[in-house]
Order: sequence, then structure tokens, then C-alpha cells
Amino acid sequence: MLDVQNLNKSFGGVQATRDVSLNFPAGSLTAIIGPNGAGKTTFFNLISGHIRPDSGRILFEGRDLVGLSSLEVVRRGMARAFQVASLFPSLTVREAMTAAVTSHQRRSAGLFSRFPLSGSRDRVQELLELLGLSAKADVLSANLSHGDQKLLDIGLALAMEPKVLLLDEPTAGMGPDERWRMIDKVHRLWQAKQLTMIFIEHDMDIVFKISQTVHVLKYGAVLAQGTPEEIRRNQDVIDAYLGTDHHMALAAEEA
Ligand SMILES: Nc1ncnc2c1ncn2[C@@H]1O[C@H](COP(=O)(O)OP(=O)(O)OP(=O)(O)O)[C@@H](O)[C@H]1O
Repeated sequence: MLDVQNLNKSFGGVQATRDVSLNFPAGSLTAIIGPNGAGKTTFFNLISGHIRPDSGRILFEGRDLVGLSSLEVVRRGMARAFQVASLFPSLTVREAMTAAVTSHQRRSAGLFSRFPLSGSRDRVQELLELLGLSAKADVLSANLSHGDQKLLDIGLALAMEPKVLLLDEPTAGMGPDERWRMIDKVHRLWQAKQLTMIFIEHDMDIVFKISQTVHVLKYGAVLAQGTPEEIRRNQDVIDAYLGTDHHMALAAEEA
């Protein structure tokens, strides 16, 4: 589905991505982890078309995405949940979702399509239910909790009907309970929509609990790849996290 080959990206003297080759099979749920500055966000920026690699290929369903705009990457079927819900404070949850769903439908149908856009209301309702936001459909986006704003961000990305969904730290800034509620929803969403999902996450308990595969970056390069069990016991990975804020070493000891 998504096959990244020998990706490189430098910013001045900093090589943020070093010969990264990673494969993401259709329907997989993969965590990208690594210490601060490892190149996780840069990797997302590269594959989503926000920045262009210096070299390498990003094969999505067999076609290279390198050089395409981020909008074109979304059109091909790879969407990223951005912190955008807060940009529409005066829209309710339903209004924001409706705007996203209808704009996607219009784009898919052709800009000048004269056909009426059918089914957008059902689609919005389906997404609201999937995300557990139905009860808050009439709440202004500005008045949502941090967790619900993140869910709305995910909903706005899902409105693009992606095959691959990229989530950048879906649980950032949340307390322990809210974190687990959030990740439970993300996990159910992945199961229900049969998406290929890739998420960056700092919380190792969450990474080990829900991902099928974990890719570890360090200094821009792939340090390790494997199942949560393999990664948890990988000495290079444990060493990479020692002396950092993350509790990778602790999580390994607890296993
Ligand atoms: N636009 C940019 N200009 C210059 N340097 C950059 C830019 N974007 C990233 N970098 C550098 O590239 C390296 C990787 O950064 P990146 O944000 O991708 O890491 P990260 O793993 O996402 O970190 P964190 O966990 O702290 O979010 C860092 O050294 C960073 O300073």
C-alpha cells in the first residue's frame, strides 16, 4: 500500500531523514516512535507532501508521490489529522463536519458538477457516531474539550475518505484517563474503517498496547522495526531512550 524507499531530507546541516525505507501494508496499524528530534514529524511532512525529499521514493499503491502537493496527496487517499478544529470556533461540530464532507464530495464529483450532493448528511452522521461526537454535534468547536477537538480533527481528515490516515500524537496534552479513551476510539475507528493507520506517539504504554508494528527512528534513521514485543526487548531501542523523558526503559522492565 505505502512503500517508502531511501528517503532523505536535510535542513541546512541537519539531516532530519537518513535513507529511511519503511513499508506499511494495507490495513496495518503502525506506530512511529523515537526520541525528540528523531525525525518523526519530518517523516510525516515528507509522506504527506508538505515538504519535498532531497531523494527517495514514496510509493503509494505503486505510484510515486514525490513532487505532488499535499492536496494531491490527500486526493490520492492519504490524509493527516491536523489541529484545525480550533480554526473554526464559530462552527458547531456538525457544521464543521458538513463543510468538510461536502467540500470533499464536490472535489470528487468535479468542481462544476451540477448534480446535487446526496448523502452528505448521512455521511456526517456516520462519522459523528463513529467518533462518539453525536451528542456534541451542536456544540461550538471552540467549546469542545481538548480531546473532543482532537476527535473533530480526526473527523475532518476522515471526511476526505482516506485509505491511509496519519495521526501526529493523538493523545498529546491529555490526562491518563482521557488518553485511554482517545486511543480506544482511534483503535475502534481503525477496525471499523479498515484503514491503514500510522501514528506518532510518545506514550509507550499506548504504543505497545495497540500497534501491530513499531518503527523506531533515531537521528533521522531507522533504528529498529518490529512487533511491540520485539521492540520492547530491543537493546538498541532501550539504550536510545535511556536518559530521556520517555519511560521506554521502564516499560521494557515492566514487560
Ligand atoms: N523546517 C526545519 N528547518 C530546520 N530544521 C528542521 C526543520 N524541521 C525539522 N528540523 C530538524 O530536523 C530534526 C528532526 O525534527 P523532527 O521535528 O522531525 O523530529 P521529531 O522526532 O518529530 O521530534 P519531536 O519528538 O521533538 O517532535 C531536528 O533536529 C529538527 O530541529
